Amino acid sequence: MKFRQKTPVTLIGGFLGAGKTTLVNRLISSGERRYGVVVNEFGETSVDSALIEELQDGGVAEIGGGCLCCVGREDLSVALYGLICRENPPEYILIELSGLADPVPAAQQLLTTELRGLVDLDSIVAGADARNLERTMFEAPEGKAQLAYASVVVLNKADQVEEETLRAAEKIIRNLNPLVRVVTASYAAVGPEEVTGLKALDPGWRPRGHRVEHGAGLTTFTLRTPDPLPLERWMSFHRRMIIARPGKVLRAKGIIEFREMDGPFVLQTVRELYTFDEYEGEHDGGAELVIIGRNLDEAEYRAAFERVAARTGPDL
Ligand SMILES: Nc1nc2c(ncn2[C@@H]2O[C@H](COP(=O)(O)OP(=O)(O)OP(=O)(O)O)[C@@H](O)[C@H]2O)c(=O)[nH]1
Repeated sequence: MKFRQKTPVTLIGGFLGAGKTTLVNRLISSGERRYGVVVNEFGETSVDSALIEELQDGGVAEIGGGCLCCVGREDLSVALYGLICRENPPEYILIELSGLADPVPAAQQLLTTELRGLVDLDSIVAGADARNLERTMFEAPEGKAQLAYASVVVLNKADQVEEETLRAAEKIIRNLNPLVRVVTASYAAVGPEEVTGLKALDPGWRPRGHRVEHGAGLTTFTLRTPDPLPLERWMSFHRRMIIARPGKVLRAKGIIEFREMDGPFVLQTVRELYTFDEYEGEHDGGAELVIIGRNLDEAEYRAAFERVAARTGPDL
């Protein structure tokens, strides 16, 4: 097969919950180009790809079960070939890295392997959560690499912080990466021209070989039940097992149906903040919840979740 021209690619990184999917959805809904998306998740991907808005026809490819910096290199090649070889291939590809991924191995692969003939790495973008940035820098080695290699940082969640916190966050970013462009945003409301089509990387640029060790004790698991959950028991589980443990549960997201309410809901929890919104996509019923954290006792979560789903039994 002959490819007429290389497809530009932007890598989108940033720590768990910083707003990467929100940014991807912004770009897609700008309708500017036919985007293809590669979604990489530390956990299973079914919830995450369900949260990517329906693309017109650029396609979504999923790489789950680990960060791109850790899973086999083949996965990225297969995902990109899959998109590029579509009948109606994307004009531009966004690679959404997992919230724990180091962007360098993915950039190296795009720049130095056979993929170089197919795609052009245009830019590395990082989302940063202004509210949690300081905490992330302190606790997570992954968070630093994501910012250090970015061409542009979208300093997101400006609506959640005072000006002073926003400026402090910008300072942290500039200390790590003095030449980076910082764009402040709420709900990743940036124009496509601010993060794509930048030709931000010098053609000869190669990231120096390095390796970010993931912080210890990272855990992810998915809790599922085929039946809708009783609302009150769920609220108690959410409060006690997720919200009350912000240092341990870094991220939770899921699609959940409740016995007492119509339609499924999307739960998004970043540390102690959470939202519930109606989910408009297709859902098989029941509940599916991805949890990512440090040193979590999976068995404890599974047992508690089973008690939520049970119609009878002791309170949580
Ligand atoms: N208040 C507020 N919430 C935001 C903003 N941007 C994103 N969110 C919310 O934060 C949560 C996480 O956003 P995502 O876009 O899923 O974050 P992510 O970086 O893709 O998350 P992971 O892939 O799990 O690492 C969602 O509930 C978003 O709606 C913002 O600027 N302000």
